[in-house]
Amino acid sequence: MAIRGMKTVTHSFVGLLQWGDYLSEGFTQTPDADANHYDFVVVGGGSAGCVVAARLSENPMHRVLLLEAGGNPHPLSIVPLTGSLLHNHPSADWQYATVPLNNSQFPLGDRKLPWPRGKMLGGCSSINYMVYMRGNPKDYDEWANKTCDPRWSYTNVEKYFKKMEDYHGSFNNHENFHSTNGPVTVEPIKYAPGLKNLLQAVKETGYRVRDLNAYQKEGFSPLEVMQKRGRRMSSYTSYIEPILKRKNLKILRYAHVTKIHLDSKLKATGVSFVRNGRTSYVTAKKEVIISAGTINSAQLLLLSGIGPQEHLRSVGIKPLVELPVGKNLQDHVMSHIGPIILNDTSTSFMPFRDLSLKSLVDYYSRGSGPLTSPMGMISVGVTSTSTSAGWPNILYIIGSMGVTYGSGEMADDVYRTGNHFTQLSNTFIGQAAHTAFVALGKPKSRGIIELRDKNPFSKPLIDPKYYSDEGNQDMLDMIEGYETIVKLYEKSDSLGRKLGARIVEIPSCAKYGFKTKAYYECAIRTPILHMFHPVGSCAMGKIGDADSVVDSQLRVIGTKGLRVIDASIMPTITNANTYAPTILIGEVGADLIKSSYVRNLMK
Ligand SMILES: Cc1cc2nc3c(=O)[nH]c(=O)nc-3n(C[C@H](O)[C@H](O)[C@H](O)COP(=O)(O)OP(=O)(O)OC[C@H]3O[C@@H](n4cnc5c(N)ncnc54)[C@H](O)[C@@H]3O)c2cc1C
Repeated sequence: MAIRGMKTVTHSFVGLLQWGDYLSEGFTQTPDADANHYDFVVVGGGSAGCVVAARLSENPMHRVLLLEAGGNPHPLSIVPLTGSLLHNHPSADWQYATVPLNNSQFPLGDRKLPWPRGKMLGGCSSINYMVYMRGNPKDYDEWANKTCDPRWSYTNVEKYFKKMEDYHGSFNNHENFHSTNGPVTVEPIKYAPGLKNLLQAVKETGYRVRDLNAYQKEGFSPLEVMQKRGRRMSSYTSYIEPILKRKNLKILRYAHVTKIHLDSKLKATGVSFVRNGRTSYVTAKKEVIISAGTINSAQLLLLSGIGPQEHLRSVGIKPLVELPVGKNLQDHVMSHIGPIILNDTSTSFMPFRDLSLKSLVDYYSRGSGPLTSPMGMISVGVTSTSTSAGWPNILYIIGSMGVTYGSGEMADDVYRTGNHFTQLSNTFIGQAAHTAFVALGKPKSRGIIELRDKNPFSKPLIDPKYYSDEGNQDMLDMIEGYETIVKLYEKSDSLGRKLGARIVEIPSCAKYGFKTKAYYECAIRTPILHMFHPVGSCAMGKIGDADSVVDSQLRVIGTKGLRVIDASIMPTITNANTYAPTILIGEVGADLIKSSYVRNLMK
């Protein structure tokens, strides 16, 4: 109850500040007729959209308009610990949820899994956990193979990771793998109780502690976060804030784009958007770039007549271009293993103990302390299962949040899992604990996004179809991931013997016998969760391939002057959290656009 009360207070505060932000711009900047013509119109000021708008406007000859449905990043989003309080708030989150997941065993609830998506400048990078991971080089080689375009191979994209990075992480291998000249600052996690014990156990279990962003191989690493002096580095703070005075870049907040306009030759001419209840139209002389994220980019193409004909007709939209929009949806489906009880509270972040006046002073004077913590996360890891395609396919995030009054309730609130986590935690209040989040880094299952109807304000239907692959390989791989965590925590000297690590059993799965494969499968489905990384709904590929929506230059196939540049274009998901790969897509995409106009000028 107390947590729900706290949430109501927080939400009222968030709502109030957002209303102030809206008033400060909402009524003032409706573009006049003259201002309605731009060279480039970028739809969505999220992770990729901010990169694209910033890079395109580097050329003062380009007039760039960035349209964002949300407002400025909320003050709570800047402080890493408080960012997640914005999940599920209507002014900061699109509040999407899946269709009921019938293969998930929720103890309560409607089996609809929330899919938070940031609705503000910075998009998801304004509410995410800031975990910095590039992915495996073979993830990018896989994209190059799928598109037959070597520009996407790791050898060729690595320079863009260096271009984006201002690396001050834990590893001292700068010259070869990192750079310090880019806009996105990367720092080591600064508040990490239990990290030393964990890394010791990693070594005892036979894995190496290594820089997973150098050349990803099996192992674990202290968390590296996109923060600067403890402040969140969203794509807005990294790319847009420093250039807000640029005259040729116009940013319109609270502008919800509802349609892409195509002329009779299928050239994108502009977009319609609704702002302050009024519909406006802007034209793009050169290109329209859709960067609205995996759900909304697919939704916008579908609303504009680009997608599977049959589906479009079924919702009353005239099909213009037949493409498999929405069909290649992938996500890092996840199992939450915890609490894992430990017998020493110095190995856990205990909010009631650690949050004090001192933590405020530490944060504001030194950019350190518990307020810099992304909800207690301390480490990431990757391993390969027996069937991996030659590179790691399981992804781990380890959190060191102890069990405190309300922590189970908070997890239930984020995942809408009734009282599942509350019941699991309640007997252990006050005890040290870790949590392991295990995800399929390279899932085989594919989901789908479709329109509910032709109303641009309706939430689309999201069916991730987790664990639906033929042969059940996804479940078998996840069980191997679960077993790795059992080994790491319960069998190691540093965590198992010295700290008495004990994974709390899920009562409804006890009938299968703890630590049997049947138990693991039950636990993995109780409930099915995800790491918030949907991608692939507007996949890049060869023209004519079953999944291809954009070509290797991110141009929407069958149209002109229209690209998609965001996480939705990944043909296959990276074995890594998806923010850094999305920034990379923004950087590559902006360069592809720039080079095509340089070429045209030279013709
Ligand atoms: C809770 C959470 C935690 C995460 N944690 C991590 C992490 O720790 N590390 C990591 O690497 N990744 C993480 N991710 C994933 C990562 O943040 C995303 O994959 C990535 O940011 C997606 O970027 P994007 O540009 O595709 O979309 P977004 O960042 O979502 O940007 C889309 C933007 O378009 C706007 N928009 C949408 N529709 C319209 C419209 N019709 N008109 C105008 N504007 C529109 C949106 O408001 C938004 O600003 C997390 C994600 C979430 C939600």
